[in-house]
Amino acid sequence: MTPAARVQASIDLLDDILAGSAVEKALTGWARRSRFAGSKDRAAVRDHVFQALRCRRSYACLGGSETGRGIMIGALRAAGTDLGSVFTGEGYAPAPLTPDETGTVQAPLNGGQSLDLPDWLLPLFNVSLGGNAEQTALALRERAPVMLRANLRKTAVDQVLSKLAEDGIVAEPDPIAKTALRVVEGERRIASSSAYLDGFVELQDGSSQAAVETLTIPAGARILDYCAGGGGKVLAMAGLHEARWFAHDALPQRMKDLPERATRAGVSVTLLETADLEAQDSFDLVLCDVPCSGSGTWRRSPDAKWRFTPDRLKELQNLQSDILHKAAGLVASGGVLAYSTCSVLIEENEGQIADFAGQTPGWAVRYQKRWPVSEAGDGFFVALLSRV
Ligand SMILES: C[S@@+](CC[C@H](N)C(=O)[O-])C[C@H]1O[C@@H](n2cnc3c(N)ncnc32)[C@H](O)[C@@H]1O
Repeated sequence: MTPAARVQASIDLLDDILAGSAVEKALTGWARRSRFAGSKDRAAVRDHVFQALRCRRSYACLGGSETGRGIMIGALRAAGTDLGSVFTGEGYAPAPLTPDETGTVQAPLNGGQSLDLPDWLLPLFNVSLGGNAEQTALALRERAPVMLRANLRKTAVDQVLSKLAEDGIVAEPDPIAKTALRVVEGERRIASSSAYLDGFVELQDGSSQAAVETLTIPAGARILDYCAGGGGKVLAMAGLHEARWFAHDALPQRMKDLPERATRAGVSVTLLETADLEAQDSFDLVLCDVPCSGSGTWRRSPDAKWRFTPDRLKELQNLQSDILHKAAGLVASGGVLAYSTCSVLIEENEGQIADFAGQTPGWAVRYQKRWPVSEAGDGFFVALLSRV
Protein backbone atom coordinates (compact mmCIF):
# COMPACT_ATOMS: atom_id res chain seq x y z
CA MET A 1 0.00 0.00 0.00
CA THR A 2 1.17 3.53 -0.66
CA PRO A 3 1.33 5.94 2.31
CA ALA A 4 -1.72 7.71 0.83
CA ALA A 5 -3.69 4.45 0.57
CA ARG A 6 -2.93 3.78 4.24
CA VAL A 7 -4.39 7.20 5.06
CA GLN A 8 -7.56 6.39 3.09
CA ALA A 9 -7.89 3.04 4.91
CA SER A 10 -7.51 4.89 8.23
CA ILE A 11 -10.20 7.40 7.21
CA ASP A 12 -12.63 4.55 6.48
CA LEU A 13 -11.80 2.82 9.76
CA LEU A 14 -12.23 6.02 11.75
CA ASP A 15 -15.65 6.54 10.16
CA ASP A 16 -16.64 3.02 11.27
CA ILE A 17 -15.38 3.68 14.78
CA LEU A 18 -17.13 7.05 15.00
CA ALA A 19 -20.33 5.24 13.97
CA GLY A 20 -19.94 2.92 16.96
CA SER A 21 -17.70 0.00 15.89
CA ALA A 22 -15.25 -1.29 18.48
CA VAL A 23 -11.67 -0.36 17.52
CA GLU A 24 -10.07 -3.82 17.61
CA LYS A 25 -13.01 -5.39 15.79
CA ALA A 26 -12.89 -2.72 13.08
CA LEU A 27 -9.12 -3.23 12.61
CA THR A 28 -9.36 -7.02 12.53
CA GLY A 29 -12.27 -6.90 10.07
CA TRP A 30 -10.35 -4.52 7.80
CA ALA A 31 -7.22 -6.70 7.90
CA ARG A 32 -9.28 -9.77 6.98
CA ARG A 33 -10.95 -8.01 4.05
CA SER A 34 -7.69 -6.46 2.85
CA ARG A 35 -5.54 -9.38 1.70
CA PHE A 36 -3.32 -6.90 -0.18
CA ALA A 37 -2.24 -5.32 3.13
CA GLY A 38 1.07 -6.67 4.42
CA SER A 39 2.19 -6.61 8.06
CA LYS A 40 3.84 -3.19 7.65
CA ASP A 41 0.65 -1.78 6.15
CA ARG A 42 -1.43 -3.20 8.99
CA ALA A 43 0.95 -1.75 11.57
CA ALA A 44 0.98 1.66 9.87
CA VAL A 45 -2.82 1.82 9.63
CA ARG A 46 -3.17 0.73 13.24
CA ASP A 47 -0.75 3.47 14.31
CA HIS A 48 -2.66 6.08 12.29
CA VAL A 49 -5.99 5.02 13.82
CA PHE A 50 -4.75 4.92 17.41
CA GLN A 51 -2.94 8.25 17.15
CA ALA A 52 -6.00 9.82 15.53
CA LEU A 53 -8.19 8.57 18.38
CA ARG A 54 -5.80 9.82 21.07
CA CYS A 55 -5.94 13.29 19.55
CA ARG A 56 -9.41 13.03 18.03
CA ARG A 57 -10.68 16.39 19.25
CA SER A 58 -7.69 18.56 18.37
CA TYR A 59 -7.21 16.84 15.00
CA ALA A 60 -10.90 17.33 14.14
CA CYS A 61 -10.46 21.06 14.86
CA LEU A 62 -7.32 21.21 12.73
CA GLY A 63 -9.01 19.24 9.94
CA GLY A 64 -12.28 21.12 9.99
CA SER A 65 -14.68 18.24 10.78
CA GLU A 66 -15.23 15.37 13.18
CA THR A 67 -15.19 12.71 10.45
CA GLY A 68 -12.52 10.18 9.54
CA ARG A 69 -11.38 12.48 6.77
CA GLY A 70 -11.39 15.63 8.91
CA ILE A 71 -9.48 13.89 11.70
CA MET A 72 -6.83 12.51 9.31
CA ILE A 73 -6.44 15.92 7.63
CA GLY A 74 -5.88 17.35 11.11
CA ALA A 75 -3.42 14.58 12.00
CA LEU A 76 -1.34 15.22 8.89
CA ARG A 77 -1.48 18.99 9.42
CA ALA A 78 -0.31 18.52 13.01
CA ALA A 79 2.59 16.40 11.73
CA GLY A 80 3.53 19.06 9.14
CA THR A 81 2.86 16.69 6.19
CA ASP A 82 2.30 18.21 2.74
CA LEU A 83 -1.42 17.44 2.32
CA GLY A 84 -1.31 17.88 -1.46
CA SER A 85 1.04 14.91 -1.78
CA VAL A 86 -1.41 12.61 0.07
CA PHE A 87 -4.83 13.85 -1.04
CA THR A 88 -4.22 13.30 -4.76
CA GLY A 89 -7.21 11.14 -5.71
CA GLU A 90 -4.81 8.85 -7.61
CA GLY A 91 -5.13 5.10 -7.17
CA TYR A 92 -6.28 4.40 -3.62
CA ALA A 93 -5.31 7.84 -2.29
CA PRO A 94 -7.96 10.08 -0.69
CA ALA A 95 -9.77 12.54 -2.97
CA PRO A 96 -8.15 15.95 -3.42
CA LEU A 97 -8.90 18.55 -0.76
CA THR A 98 -11.96 20.70 -1.32
CA PRO A 99 -11.56 24.50 -1.12
CA ASP A 100 -13.17 24.34 2.35
CA GLU A 101 -10.66 21.78 3.53
CA THR A 102 -7.73 23.64 2.05
CA GLY A 103 -8.82 26.86 3.60
CA THR A 104 -9.66 25.66 7.12
CA VAL A 105 -8.64 28.63 9.22
CA GLN A 106 -7.86 27.62 12.71
CA ALA A 107 -9.00 29.67 15.70
CA PRO A 108 -6.80 28.98 18.74
CA LEU A 109 -7.91 25.71 20.36
CA ASN A 110 -9.65 25.96 23.72
CA GLY A 111 -8.56 23.92 26.78
CA GLY A 112 -10.53 20.73 26.10
CA GLN A 113 -9.60 20.86 22.43
CA SER A 114 -5.87 21.33 22.88
CA LEU A 115 -5.72 18.79 25.75
CA ASP A 116 -7.87 16.29 23.84
CA LEU A 117 -10.33 15.83 26.67
CA PRO A 118 -14.13 16.01 26.66
CA ASP A 119 -15.18 19.30 28.34
CA TRP A 120 -16.96 17.58 31.25
CA LEU A 121 -13.70 15.88 32.27
CA LEU A 122 -11.61 19.05 32.48
CA PRO A 123 -12.78 20.08 35.97
CA LEU A 124 -12.42 16.48 37.20
CA PHE A 125 -8.84 16.35 35.91
CA ASN A 126 -8.12 19.70 37.55
CA VAL A 127 -9.48 18.61 40.94
CA SER A 128 -7.87 15.16 40.79
CA LEU A 129 -4.48 16.16 39.44
CA GLY A 130 -4.07 19.85 40.36
CA GLY A 131 -0.93 21.23 38.71
CA ASN A 132 -0.38 17.92 36.85
CA ALA A 133 -3.73 17.94 35.06
CA GLU A 134 -2.45 19.45 31.83
CA GLN A 135 0.68 17.32 31.76
CA THR A 136 -1.41 14.18 32.31
CA ALA A 137 -3.85 15.03 29.52
CA LEU A 138 -0.94 15.74 27.18
CA ALA A 139 0.77 12.46 28.14
CA LEU A 140 -2.45 10.65 27.19
CA ARG A 141 -2.02 12.04 23.64
CA GLU A 142 1.22 10.05 23.23
CA ARG A 143 1.88 6.41 22.38
CA ALA A 144 2.27 4.15 25.44
CA PRO A 145 5.54 2.34 26.15
CA VAL A 146 5.73 -1.43 25.65
CA MET A 147 6.60 -2.88 29.04
CA LEU A 148 7.32 -6.44 30.10
CA ARG A 149 7.39 -8.00 33.54
CA ALA A 150 10.26 -10.35 34.22
CA ASN A 151 9.07 -13.46 36.04
CA LEU A 152 11.66 -13.62 38.81
CA ARG A 153 10.24 -16.97 39.87
CA LYS A 154 11.93 -18.44 36.77
CA THR A 155 15.18 -16.53 36.57
CA ALA A 156 17.03 -13.23 37.15
CA VAL A 157 16.48 -10.08 35.08
CA ASP A 158 19.79 -10.27 33.17
CA GLN A 159 19.00 -13.80 32.00
CA VAL A 160 15.54 -12.72 30.91
CA LEU A 161 17.16 -9.93 28.86
CA SER A 162 19.52 -12.45 27.18
CA LYS A 163 16.63 -14.76 26.41
CA LEU A 164 14.70 -11.89 24.81
CA ALA A 165 17.78 -10.91 22.81
CA GLU A 166 17.97 -14.45 21.34
CA ASP A 167 14.62 -13.69 19.71
CA GLY A 168 15.69 -10.24 18.51
CA ILE A 169 13.91 -8.32 21.27
CA VAL A 170 15.92 -5.56 22.88
CA ALA A 171 14.72 -4.51 26.33
CA GLU A 172 16.19 -2.65 29.26
CA PRO A 173 15.39 -2.61 32.98
CA ASP A 174 13.27 0.34 34.09
CA PRO A 175 13.57 1.72 37.62
CA ILE A 176 9.78 1.94 38.08
CA ALA A 177 9.84 -1.67 39.39
CA LYS A 178 12.46 -4.34 39.88
CA THR A 179 10.63 -6.60 37.41
CA ALA A 180 10.00 -3.88 34.79
CA LEU A 181 11.59 -4.08 31.34
CA ARG A 182 11.07 -1.47 28.66
CA VAL A 183 11.04 -2.89 25.13
CA VAL A 184 13.24 -0.83 22.83
CA GLU A 185 13.17 -3.01 19.72
CA GLY A 186 11.27 -6.02 18.41
CA GLU A 187 7.93 -5.53 20.15
CA ARG A 188 6.06 -7.35 17.40
CA ARG A 189 8.11 -10.51 18.09
CA ILE A 190 7.13 -10.76 21.75
CA ALA A 191 4.08 -13.03 21.41
CA SER A 192 6.05 -15.64 19.44
CA SER A 193 9.29 -15.41 21.45
CA SER A 194 10.45 -18.29 23.60
CA ALA A 195 10.92 -15.88 26.54
CA TYR A 196 7.17 -15.26 26.43
CA LEU A 197 6.04 -18.78 25.57
CA ASP A 198 8.24 -20.25 28.34
CA GLY A 199 6.83 -17.85 30.96
CA PHE A 200 9.93 -15.70 31.52
CA VAL A 201 8.01 -12.53 30.68
CA GLU A 202 4.46 -11.21 30.53
CA LEU A 203 3.26 -7.98 28.97
CA GLN A 204 2.41 -5.72 31.90
CA ASP A 205 2.52 -2.01 32.43
CA GLY A 206 5.24 -0.63 34.74
CA SER A 207 2.86 1.04 37.22
CA SER A 208 0.93 -2.20 37.79
CA GLN A 209 4.22 -3.93 38.53
CA ALA A 210 5.27 -1.16 40.92
CA ALA A 211 1.89 -1.37 42.69
CA VAL A 212 2.26 -5.11 43.19
CA GLU A 213 5.68 -4.48 44.73
CA THR A 214 4.05 -2.44 47.51
CA LEU A 215 2.18 -5.51 48.81
CA THR A 216 3.63 -7.37 51.76
CA ILE A 217 2.97 -11.07 51.30
CA PRO A 218 4.22 -13.43 54.01
CA ALA A 219 5.31 -16.91 52.91
CA GLY A 220 2.42 -19.36 52.85
CA ALA A 221 -0.28 -16.64 53.15
CA ARG A 222 -3.67 -17.11 51.48
CA ILE A 223 -4.05 -14.45 48.80
CA LEU A 224 -7.20 -13.74 46.79
CA ASP A 225 -7.23 -11.70 43.57
CA TYR A 226 -10.92 -10.79 43.77
CA CYS A 227 -11.23 -9.11 40.34
CA ALA A 228 -8.73 -11.35 38.59
CA GLY A 229 -9.74 -11.01 34.93
CA GLY A 230 -6.88 -12.49 32.88
CA GLY A 231 -4.83 -12.79 36.06
CA GLY A 232 -2.22 -10.06 35.52
CA LYS A 233 -2.06 -9.11 39.20
CA VAL A 234 -2.12 -12.57 40.77
CA LEU A 235 0.64 -13.70 38.40
CA ALA A 236 2.69 -10.60 39.20
CA MET A 237 2.36 -11.30 42.94
CA ALA A 238 3.23 -14.95 42.41
CA GLY A 239 6.33 -13.94 40.45
CA LEU A 240 7.68 -12.37 43.63
CA HIS A 241 6.36 -14.40 46.56
CA GLU A 242 5.62 -17.93 47.76
CA ALA A 243 2.00 -18.08 48.90
CA ARG A 244 -1.28 -19.82 48.20
CA TRP A 245 -2.95 -18.12 45.26
CA PHE A 246 -6.68 -17.81 44.55
CA ALA A 247 -8.44 -15.95 41.75
CA HIS A 248 -12.08 -14.89 41.41
CA ASP A 249 -14.00 -12.80 38.92
CA ALA A 250 -17.71 -12.00 38.75
CA LEU A 251 -17.46 -13.09 35.11
CA PRO A 252 -15.54 -16.37 35.36
CA GLN A 253 -15.04 -16.54 31.57
CA ARG A 254 -12.69 -13.56 31.95
CA MET A 255 -10.31 -15.97 33.73
CA LYS A 256 -10.29 -18.50 30.89
CA ASP A 257 -6.65 -17.84 29.93
CA LEU A 258 -5.44 -17.79 33.52
CA PRO A 259 -4.71 -21.54 33.91
CA GLU A 260 -2.52 -21.56 30.80
CA ARG A 261 -0.73 -18.36 31.82
CA ALA A 262 -0.17 -19.74 35.32
CA THR A 263 1.28 -22.96 33.93
CA ARG A 264 3.65 -20.97 31.70
CA ALA A 265 4.70 -18.91 34.71
CA GLY A 266 5.25 -21.99 36.90
CA VAL A 267 2.53 -21.03 39.38
CA SER A 268 -0.52 -22.79 40.76
CA VAL A 269 -3.66 -20.62 41.08
CA THR A 270 -7.02 -21.93 42.33
CA LEU A 271 -9.94 -20.40 40.43
CA LEU A 272 -13.03 -19.64 42.51
CA GLU A 273 -16.56 -18.86 41.39
CA THR A 274 -18.62 -16.42 43.46
CA ALA A 275 -20.63 -19.32 44.91
CA ASP A 276 -17.37 -20.95 46.14
CA LEU A 277 -16.29 -17.94 48.19
CA GLU A 278 -18.58 -18.52 51.16
CA ALA A 279 -17.15 -21.96 51.89
CA GLN A 280 -13.57 -20.65 51.78
CA ASP A 281 -11.49 -19.81 54.85
CA SER A 282 -10.74 -16.11 55.05
CA PHE A 283 -7.74 -14.65 53.23
CA ASP A 284 -4.65 -12.82 54.52
CA LEU A 285 -4.83 -10.41 51.63
CA VAL A 286 -7.65 -9.67 49.21
CA LEU A 287 -6.78 -7.51 46.22
CA CYS A 288 -9.60 -5.67 44.45
CA ASP A 289 -8.27 -4.51 41.08
CA VAL A 290 -11.65 -3.00 40.33
CA PRO A 291 -13.35 -2.07 37.05
CA CYS A 292 -12.70 1.64 36.47
CA SER A 293 -12.68 4.40 33.87
CA GLY A 294 -9.22 3.28 32.76
CA SER A 295 -8.37 6.99 32.51
CA GLY A 296 -4.74 6.26 33.37
CA THR A 297 -4.53 3.99 30.31
CA TRP A 298 -6.35 6.05 27.71
CA ARG A 299 -3.26 6.27 25.50
CA ARG A 300 -3.62 2.47 25.03
CA SER A 301 -7.41 2.49 24.56
CA PRO A 302 -8.08 6.04 23.38
CA ASP A 303 -11.62 5.42 22.19
CA ALA A 304 -12.66 4.89 25.84
CA LYS A 305 -11.80 8.54 26.56
CA TRP A 306 -14.50 9.73 24.17
CA ARG A 307 -17.10 7.12 25.14
CA PHE A 308 -16.81 7.76 28.90
CA THR A 309 -19.74 9.65 30.46
CA PRO A 310 -20.72 11.11 33.86
CA ASP A 311 -23.36 8.36 34.18
CA ARG A 312 -20.76 5.66 33.57
CA LEU A 313 -18.54 7.22 36.24
CA LYS A 314 -21.40 7.05 38.77
CA GLU A 315 -22.12 3.46 37.80
CA LEU A 316 -18.46 2.53 38.27
CA GLN A 317 -18.26 4.29 41.64
CA ASN A 318 -21.23 2.25 42.88
CA LEU A 319 -19.69 -0.99 41.60
CA GLN A 320 -16.30 -0.18 43.16
CA SER A 321 -17.91 0.55 46.51
CA ASP A 322 -19.95 -2.66 46.35
CA ILE A 323 -16.83 -4.71 45.54
CA LEU A 324 -14.88 -3.15 48.43
CA HIS A 325 -17.63 -3.99 50.92
CA LYS A 326 -18.01 -7.57 49.67
CA ALA A 327 -14.26 -8.21 49.54
CA ALA A 328 -13.75 -6.78 53.03
CA GLY A 329 -15.88 -9.62 54.39
CA LEU A 330 -13.38 -12.15 53.04
CA VAL A 331 -10.32 -10.73 54.82
CA ALA A 332 -8.99 -12.57 57.90
CA SER A 333 -8.54 -10.80 61.18
CA GLY A 334 -5.23 -8.89 60.95
CA GLY A 335 -5.36 -9.18 57.17
CA VAL A 336 -5.12 -6.59 54.40
CA LEU A 337 -7.64 -5.30 51.88
CA ALA A 338 -5.88 -3.88 48.82
CA TYR A 339 -7.69 -1.70 46.28
CA SER A 340 -6.35 -0.63 42.90
CA THR A 341 -7.44 1.17 39.75
CA CYS A 342 -5.83 2.36 36.55
CA SER A 343 -7.72 5.64 36.93
CA VAL A 344 -6.36 9.12 37.60
CA LEU A 345 -9.66 10.36 39.07
CA ILE A 346 -10.08 11.05 42.79
CA GLU A 347 -13.67 9.84 42.56
CA GLU A 348 -12.43 6.31 41.86
CA ASN A 349 -9.35 6.48 44.09
CA GLU A 350 -8.82 8.46 47.29
CA GLY A 351 -12.51 9.46 47.35
CA GLN A 352 -13.63 5.86 47.16
CA ILE A 353 -11.23 4.82 49.95
CA ALA A 354 -12.24 7.74 52.18
CA ASP A 355 -15.92 6.82 51.75
CA PHE A 356 -15.25 3.16 52.53
CA ALA A 357 -13.12 3.92 55.61
CA GLY A 358 -15.71 6.47 56.79
CA GLN A 359 -18.62 4.05 56.43
CA THR A 360 -16.97 0.83 57.60
CA PRO A 361 -15.83 0.63 61.21
CA GLY A 362 -12.84 -1.58 61.86
CA TRP A 363 -10.73 -0.58 58.85
CA ALA A 364 -7.79 1.81 58.75
CA VAL A 365 -6.05 3.16 55.64
CA ARG A 366 -2.37 2.20 55.93
CA TYR A 367 -1.00 3.32 52.60
CA GLN A 368 -2.08 5.06 49.40
CA LYS A 369 -0.06 5.81 46.31
CA ARG A 370 -0.70 7.11 42.81
CA TRP A 371 1.54 6.63 39.82
CA PRO A 372 1.39 9.32 37.12
CA VAL A 373 1.06 8.64 33.41
CA SER A 374 4.75 8.43 32.58
CA GLU A 375 7.28 7.01 30.14
CA ALA A 376 7.30 3.75 32.09
CA GLY A 377 3.77 3.44 33.37
CA ASP A 378 0.11 4.22 33.11
CA GLY A 379 -1.77 6.22 35.71
CA PHE A 380 -2.39 3.83 38.60
CA PHE A 381 -3.59 3.93 42.20
CA VAL A 382 -3.25 1.55 45.11
CA ALA A 383 -4.58 1.70 48.68
CA LEU A 384 -3.96 -0.75 51.50
CA LEU A 385 -6.35 -1.05 54.42
CA SER A 386 -5.99 -3.23 57.45
CA ARG A 387 -8.46 -4.48 60.02
CA VAL A 388 -8.04 -2.63 63.31
C1 LIG B 1 -9.61 -4.08 35.94
S1 LIG B 1 -10.25 -5.63 35.51
C2 LIG B 1 -9.12 -6.71 36.27
C3 LIG B 1 -7.79 -6.85 35.59
C4 LIG B 1 -6.91 -7.93 36.17
N1 LIG B 1 -6.79 -7.83 37.60
C5 LIG B 1 -5.52 -7.95 35.57
O1 LIG B 1 -4.57 -7.45 36.17
O2 LIG B 1 -5.41 -8.48 34.47
C6 LIG B 1 -11.63 -5.77 36.54
C7 LIG B 1 -12.30 -7.13 36.58
O3 LIG B 1 -13.32 -7.07 37.59
C8 LIG B 1 -14.36 -7.94 37.20
N2 LIG B 1 -15.57 -7.59 37.97
C9 LIG B 1 -16.58 -6.75 37.63
N3 LIG B 1 -17.49 -6.70 38.61
C10 LIG B 1 -17.07 -7.51 39.59
C11 LIG B 1 -17.58 -7.87 40.86
N4 LIG B 1 -18.72 -7.38 41.31
N5 LIG B 1 -16.87 -8.74 41.60
C12 LIG B 1 -15.70 -9.24 41.16
N6 LIG B 1 -15.16 -8.94 39.95
C13 LIG B 1 -15.83 -8.08 39.19
C14 LIG B 1 -14.47 -7.75 35.72
O4 LIG B 1 -15.10 -8.86 35.12
C15 LIG B 1 -12.99 -7.56 35.31
O5 LIG B 1 -12.45 -8.77 34.86
